Amino acid sequence: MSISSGPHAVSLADLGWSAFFADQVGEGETGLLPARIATVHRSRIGAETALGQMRLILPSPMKTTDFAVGDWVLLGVGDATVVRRLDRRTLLLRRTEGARAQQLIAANVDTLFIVTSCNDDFNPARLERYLALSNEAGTRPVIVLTKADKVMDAASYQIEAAALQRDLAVVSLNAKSVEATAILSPWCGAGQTVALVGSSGVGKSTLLNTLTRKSDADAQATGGIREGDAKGRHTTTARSLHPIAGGGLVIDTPGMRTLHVSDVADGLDIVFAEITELAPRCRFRDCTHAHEPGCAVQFAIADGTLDPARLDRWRKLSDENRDNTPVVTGARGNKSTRSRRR
Ligand SMILES: Nc1nc2c(ncn2[C@@H]2O[C@H](COP(=O)(O)OP(=O)(O)OP(=O)(O)O)[C@@H](O)[C@H]2O)c(=O)[nH]1
Ligand SMILES: [Zn+2]
Repeated sequence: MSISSGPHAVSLADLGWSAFFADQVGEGETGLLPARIATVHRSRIGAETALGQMRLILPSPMKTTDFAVGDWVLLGVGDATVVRRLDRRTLLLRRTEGARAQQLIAANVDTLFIVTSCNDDFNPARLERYLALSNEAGTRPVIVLTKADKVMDAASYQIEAAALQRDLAVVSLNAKSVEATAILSPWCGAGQTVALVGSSGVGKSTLLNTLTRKSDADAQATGGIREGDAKGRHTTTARSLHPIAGGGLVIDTPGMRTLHVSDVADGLDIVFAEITELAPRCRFRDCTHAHEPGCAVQFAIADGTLDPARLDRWRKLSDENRDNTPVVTGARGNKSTRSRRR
């Protein structure tokens, strides 16, 4: 699948280019070609440019693992060699089980579609993990409830999801229906980048097919080899960038079985704002909201304004985050938190 059907078929703006990136291009760099990374494999990287798709060349010591799908890079004059990567506006990171390093999920994503189904997959504690990840990355989270066509009470899932974070957008849909595209259109459109995350089987691939408006025949073909990509979509563990039929770009990510949190303290504060905001009213500044006298959080539990299950989940996630977060945090890329409250 190609974004461009010929030279100059897409503009940089269509690919998500904006002043944030343009401002980083130095005077001596105006001849360089901006490219947006569309696929990252162990040994090769593919990108979309205003001139079409390209396979990039990484000069040493650059490694494929230094790049995330969605990254912007500048290419050398007249060739596909990466000169440098531009600073990221947002960066989605995840910690893998047992691994110390954080894995890059996607860069420069505007909106994160956190996909879950109106069935047993629906799990508030897991959604809160994804919300913390999204807040920390600087992306706007939207909870997407799939398989709404299979239940009578999609609205009850929607209400429960909306309570997980203040002002949280929640939609329910049938991922197989074309109406899904219209329901998600507020976050799609020219220059917008969205990413799909969620457990295996919740309908991410189905939603991707619907958003990119693949015909049934095309969708079937993704089990095999894709043109210029040599990668079967459903068998992939990699991520890739695809054009949305009505404008914008979507990044799919493989199903995540477990999502560990680390280094997401700010992100958690946003998810659990109703708890975070009470803390300054506790008698003790270092109150753990567990057993201390004069605890504003425990008062809120007692008078029914705070859900005790939320407090339990907050505690579990905060503890996990603290245990996983190195005490001395060095530079971690150039993630910006600028856009966090957009
Ligand atoms: N009825 C209905 N079925 C759906 C919906 N979304 C997904 N499905 C079905 O659920 C199954 C799993 O969907 P996938 O799109 O493969 O799930 P996935 O999230 O991509 O899973 P991985 O590729 O393993 O990450 C498929 O049989 C879909 O047809 C929906 O909204 N309604
Ligand atoms: Zn307290």
